Amino acid sequence: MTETRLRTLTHTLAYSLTLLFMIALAIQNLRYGFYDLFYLAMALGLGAAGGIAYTLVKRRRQLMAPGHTVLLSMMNLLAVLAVFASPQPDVSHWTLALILLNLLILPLRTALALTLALIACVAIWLFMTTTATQALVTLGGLLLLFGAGVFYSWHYSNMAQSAEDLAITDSQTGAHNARFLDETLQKEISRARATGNPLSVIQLHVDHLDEMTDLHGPDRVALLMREVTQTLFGVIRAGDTLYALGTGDFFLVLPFTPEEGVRVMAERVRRTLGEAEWPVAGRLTVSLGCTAWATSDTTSDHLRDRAGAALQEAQQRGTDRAWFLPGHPNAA
Ligand SMILES: Nc1nc2c(ncn2[C@@H]2O[C@H](COP(=O)(O)OP(=O)(O)OP(=O)(O)O)[C@@H](O)[C@H]2O)c(=O)[nH]1
Repeated sequence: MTETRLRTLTHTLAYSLTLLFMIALAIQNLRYGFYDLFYLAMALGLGAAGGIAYTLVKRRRQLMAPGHTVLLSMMNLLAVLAVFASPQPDVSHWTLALILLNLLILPLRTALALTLALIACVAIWLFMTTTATQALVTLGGLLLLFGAGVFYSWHYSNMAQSAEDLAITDSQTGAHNARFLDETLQKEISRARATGNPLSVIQLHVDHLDEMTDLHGPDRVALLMREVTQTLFGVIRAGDTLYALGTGDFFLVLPFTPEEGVRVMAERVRRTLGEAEWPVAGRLTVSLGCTAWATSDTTSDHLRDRAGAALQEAQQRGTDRAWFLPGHPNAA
């Protein structure tokens, strides 16, 4: 199940349960003649129904649905009004549903802020209207639920983050994977087109890889590639991204970097890798193909193909060098 689907399901379930809870509260208060509370429960029920509708409308963009924050802020406010409007202390259990809703639906920080504000209001009201012991018991229950909700929410966002990291990371080297390269490069091209900022790329190949594999075996070469990746991470600056395309093949996306910059960068990478002492191979050399974005480059393939052609040129000219191929600014 995709994350968006899971969120849509969780949100719909949470709002639906709240709706049922509020209908039950509304009926109970109507029977006892507490009309203020009846109307407040109805308003909260309407809020929950609105939440279901909003969740379904936004089902494809659940991660970018700011309406939940607005809706839940209003519902929390209504719950506080219900608590302060009530003649009975046990109305504090109205907030149970809101605590769960906040933590299941909102981003963790927003949920924490809103829920703590809600619990603080209820605590003030409890200490004003009941004995200290009863207030502490009720508060203890609310905090227990709060703790469980925070744990779930934190655990869930951690799991989602690690799943996302796994999907875009090359397990052998720890660099980003090739699938993520096209996505990022396309975004960077759109950004360069919109802002006019320069963008460059480098394709890098470790020279004589086949001989190295024959000599040391694939496992030790894989270990070496991990070391190369770590060294490359140390050379690039924040905002640059590194991708592993296959054993010995890497790609660098360098935003805000013009032609002169990518030449400096390629030479720096070549020298850094060439001068290092490596655990498996002792010494190694690399060939680099560089290019800079031109207005005719509309897709990631344009830049990847040109960087690949520049790399071939560097290899044909004897390896251990960088080669730059310019784009064609006026081409269609
Ligand atoms: N993307 C990227 N470009 C780099 C990096 N290092 C150098 N460059 C490019 O090469 C140019 C010259 O870099 P340097 O020789 O370090 O000179 P600098 O004046 O210290 O460069 P700045 O970092 O821009 O202050 C920079 O302006 C960048 O365009 C890097 O790590 N990443």
